[in-house]
Amino acid sequence: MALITVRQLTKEYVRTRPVRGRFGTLRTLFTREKERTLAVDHIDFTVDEGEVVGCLGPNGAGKSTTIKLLTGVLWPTGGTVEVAGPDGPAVPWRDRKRIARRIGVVFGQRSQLWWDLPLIESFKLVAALYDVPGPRYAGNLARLRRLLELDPFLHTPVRQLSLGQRMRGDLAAALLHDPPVLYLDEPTVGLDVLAKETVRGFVDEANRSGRTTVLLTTHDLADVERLCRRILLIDHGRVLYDGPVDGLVRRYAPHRDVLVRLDGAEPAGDRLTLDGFVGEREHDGRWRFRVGRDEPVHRLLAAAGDGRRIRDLSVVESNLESVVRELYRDRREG
Ligand SMILES: Nc1ncnc2c1ncn2[C@@H]1O[C@H](COP(=O)(O)OP(=O)(O)OP(=O)(O)O)[C@@H](O)[C@H]1O
Repeated sequence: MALITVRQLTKEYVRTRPVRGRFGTLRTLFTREKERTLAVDHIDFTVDEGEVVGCLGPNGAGKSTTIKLLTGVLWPTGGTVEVAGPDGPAVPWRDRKRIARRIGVVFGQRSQLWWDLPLIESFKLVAALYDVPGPRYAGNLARLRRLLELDPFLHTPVRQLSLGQRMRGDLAAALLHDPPVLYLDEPTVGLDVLAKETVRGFVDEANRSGRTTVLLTTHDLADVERLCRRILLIDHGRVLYDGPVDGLVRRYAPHRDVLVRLDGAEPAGDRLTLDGFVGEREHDGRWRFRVGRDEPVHRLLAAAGDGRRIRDLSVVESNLESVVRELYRDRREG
């Protein structure tokens, strides 16, 4: 069942175009020229209960704007978002109280905690804000303390926490009121490998045992590989791809690279055609052949070994990282 429904969601930012040159700041105050950015462009998607969806896209693609619309931080220019619940669907920017009970949010770049208060005091404030009943608060806090290993810094002011500790505190604060939906905007940004793994392990646990539905944006593809079965690839404010992770690889990289090092007679140039396969010479002298997933590699190898010796061979399958790298590069060059 769809828990989150997004229909034709659109956000256009409009700001006054800054005037450059002499008295630019002053002249900007009086100019009528507007600069428009269509950050989110009529996007549609739904998220079912229990899913973990990873939102990917290059810088400026519209991911953060989408999360801000989903959480109600921003009003859209058009379209709608609904989060289902027992007392009917809630629209983030309109039904603030109901939506607050249904969602938890963590922004990796910005803490939601009170900077000067010890972590535990921030938790008490969050519980009061969300009207979490005493016994439920106690139960949830005990579970979150254990899962996120919060005890060593529970009484430390937030400003003194390391980034990894602060992130664990933010995750706990976001889930103290048991929301069915968790939005994470770059939850592992800036963390070391161990801290990243703690965050990923926790999100996985919240999803599996707590059935929390998760939508996260990230630039770290390991987050997606570890947590998400589904990807939303966003670019220029549009959804380019919505589906399983391996489906993205299959759609955008229906091939693998075969690298061979040859002994014996070789052409002088940088290209070598063997039985219809075209190879290009790498810097290290190997030949790189792109072979379709369904094409037989043995045909290439038979042709390569004809009159020469194959000294070395490796097959490089495309993975999420190589596909995403190519997609982002196309966008930059396109
Ligand atoms: N407050 C704003 N006013 C005007 N334009 C904005 C504002 N916030 C974002 N934008 C523009 O909207 C577009 C989408 O930005 P957004 O921050 O949503 O992208 P993103 O995918 O989250 O990027 P990143 O990966 O760099 O965080 C960009 O062109 C950005 O410059």
